[in-house]
Amino acid sequence: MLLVNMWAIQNDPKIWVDPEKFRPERFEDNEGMRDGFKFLPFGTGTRRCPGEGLAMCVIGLILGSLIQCFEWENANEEMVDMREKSGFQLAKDRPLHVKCRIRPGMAEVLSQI
Ligand code: HEM
Repeated sequence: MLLVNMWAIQNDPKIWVDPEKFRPERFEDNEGMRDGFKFLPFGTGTRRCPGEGLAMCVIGLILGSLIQCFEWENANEEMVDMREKSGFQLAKDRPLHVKCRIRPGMAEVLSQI
């Protein structure tokens, strides 16, 4: 079995400026999108994710709905720990505990769905 080290590609300082920094604006001018196979969240080639189109359509909707409908709060006093656990899948080392509360006025909207 051939495994590609995607983490190394997505964190390579030779191809990304400050790879460890959360800088979503780096994608505004499509930096790395498919170009040179630098950014590959859906894999590539014949076995690449067939759900990419669907995912790209609904991710914004889902995220927007969660932000619009609920207030989110860190359940702990400390800053969110962004350390990663090593392994086959990229998971947080410390789980994120959050409190979410429905935003005023949204209960009625959601009850109609
Ligand atoms: C954010 C959302 C998603 C991400 C990041 C993601 C990512 C991936 C990745 C990395 C692979 C492996 C590609 C490879 O081996 O090169 C994969 C495979 C696959 N994904 Fe997704 N995926 C997402 C959503 C979806 C959705 C919405 C569907 C279906 C509705 C889907 C169906 C599949 C299937 C069936 C495969 C296996 C393809 C094969 O082995 O030929 N995925 N996905």
